[in-house]
Amino acid sequence: MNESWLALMIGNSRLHWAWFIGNTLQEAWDTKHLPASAIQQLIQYGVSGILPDAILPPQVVSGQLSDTINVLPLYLASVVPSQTTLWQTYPSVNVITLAQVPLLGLYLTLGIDRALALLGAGETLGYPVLVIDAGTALTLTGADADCQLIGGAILPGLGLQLKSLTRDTAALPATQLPTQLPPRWAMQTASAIESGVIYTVLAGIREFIEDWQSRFPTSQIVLTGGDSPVLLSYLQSLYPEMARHVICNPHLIFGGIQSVRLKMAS
Ligand SMILES: Nc1ncnc2c1ncn2[C@@H]1O[C@H](COP(=O)(O)OP(=O)(O)OP(=O)(O)O)[C@@H](O)[C@H]1O
Ligand SMILES: CC(C)(CO)[C@@H](O)C(=O)NCCC(=O)O
Ligand SMILES: [K+]
Repeated sequence: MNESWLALMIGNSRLHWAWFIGNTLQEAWDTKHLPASAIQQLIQYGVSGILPDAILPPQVVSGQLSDTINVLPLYLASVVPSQTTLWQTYPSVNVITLAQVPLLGLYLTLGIDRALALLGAGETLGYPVLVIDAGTALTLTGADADCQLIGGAILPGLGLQLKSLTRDTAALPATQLPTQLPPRWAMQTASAIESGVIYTVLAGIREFIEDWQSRFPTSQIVLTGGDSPVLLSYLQSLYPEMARHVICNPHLIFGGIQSVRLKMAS
């Protein structure tokens, strides 16, 4: 089991990659979604067929991975069906489905990213566990001590909330997430948007965490997804006591993919 392999999670905004040797994660990186033509060239010619940095992180462009990337086993999970289709012709692709995730009570349309992050969290930290994924969408997903899905919630992610205000109003400017918690009572448009989105999301997350902790007092709580570092820093500023119980792990989904791969091999 000491072979090289790739994990690919196709998210709504971008592709999340990891390169493993056996059970050890070597590198993890993100890229844009790739057009069909780039994927075909990759399959045929390896990275020499496309711009290497379209798919590889700078630190491995010239390494071992660049020579072999198109022949490595690829374990793929996706919440974007049109992107999944493009990878069907990759030589040794395993498309992970909900049926392969060894958790109980999963409902049919549950996102595979949520199921895999929950599995990754539970297998490394134990059950019960609550996962908060701050991606394009912000999701909360929890399981009890018997690995049974308790359920969760889906809302627009922080970035999407900012973008949708800009897109659907005439006067609201584009805004970025600030690195520090903004003032709550803002005196400028941009900071008023930041305040509204951030304090409301934080209050909501706090409510969900409190409810979860009242049901599952021993549960670990894990943050993941593109906005997890900034969200954790906001949580630490506003609710320091609660934040002490929250772990940040950007690689949860890869842990889930790894567990599914091991189960397939056994
Ligand atoms: N380099 C980056 N490119 C795009 N988004 C980024 C980047 N760095 C941080 N982000 C943040 O990540 C968020 C998207 O998260 P993520 O990449 O986890 O989403 P995703 O691709 O939809 O994945 P998932 O489906 O797992 O949520 C955006 O709201 C954005 O603020
Ligand atoms: C909620 C997202 C978009 C988060 O990436 C994804 O998990 C998804 O498409 N889920 C399907 C719906 C559900 O999980 O109930
Ligand atoms: K998403």
